[in-house]
Amino acid sequence: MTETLKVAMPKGRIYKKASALFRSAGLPIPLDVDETRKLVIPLPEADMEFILAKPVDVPTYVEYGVADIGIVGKDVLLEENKDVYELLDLGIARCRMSIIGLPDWKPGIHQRVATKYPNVASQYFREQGQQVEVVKLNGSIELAPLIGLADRIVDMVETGQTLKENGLVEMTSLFEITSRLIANRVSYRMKNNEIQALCDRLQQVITEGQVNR
Ligand SMILES: Nc1ncnc2c1ncn2[C@@H]1O[C@H](COP(=O)(O)OP(=O)(O)OP(=O)(O)O)[C@@H](O)[C@H]1O
Ligand SMILES: O=P(O)(O)OC[C@H]1O[C@H](OP(=O)(O)OP(=O)(O)O)[C@H](O)[C@@H]1O
Repeated sequence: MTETLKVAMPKGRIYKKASALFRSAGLPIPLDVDETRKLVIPLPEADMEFILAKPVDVPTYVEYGVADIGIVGKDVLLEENKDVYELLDLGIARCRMSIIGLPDWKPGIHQRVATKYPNVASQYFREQGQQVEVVKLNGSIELAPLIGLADRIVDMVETGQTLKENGLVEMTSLFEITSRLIANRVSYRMKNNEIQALCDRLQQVITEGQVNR
């Protein structure tokens, strides 16, 4: 008997790409299930149940096992550092994590960096031997250097449009980001056939390059 897979799906910009990837892999996922207010979506034809979560919470649901698997950006995975398996690079929602500042930035005595990713940023500056104060913000990070909260920010760059419109420059690109398939450690053993079959189907679609990145 096939077991139902509980899948933590991030609401927002990853959802459409991830569900399109699942469809390309032959899974009957209806369009626009994310446009209702329903948070738990049974998908019996795909032997799945979608749990529509805030992206940053996906690793938590998977670590606790209330979701067997999940889809999440590498940025969130590095920041949250949860005890989960990373199974597959899905190659979607591609962007990069960068250090950003005003064009005339010069290192001062006390440096302050604003970011949604305090763990990632702190680790990077520690490894560089640079002493900086890291301030956590939850969005519109580009505001910080514009209004004097911070000298620089660590944030995501995709098209560069946000930087351009706010007169900021990308100073250092730290790493590339794509979305990953993650699994709960116990589920990976208990539902190995289902999870492995899904990985194989997704891997095939990714290899064939049928993905809208
Ligand atoms: N331009 C981009 N900016 C930010 N993240 C991007 C971008 N492009 C792709 N991503 C990826 O999409 C993921 C989810 O982004 P999204 O904006 O949907 O969620 P969020 O930043 O947690 O937003 P919210 O707090 O509004 O729910 C990010 O974690 C990252 O992996
Ligand atoms: O290079 P771009 O294509 O302009 O994309 C980068 C922007 O997108 C993200 O913000 P998001 O839209 O998630 O809003 P937020 O500031 O509320 O996090 C990110 O934090 C940048 O601000």
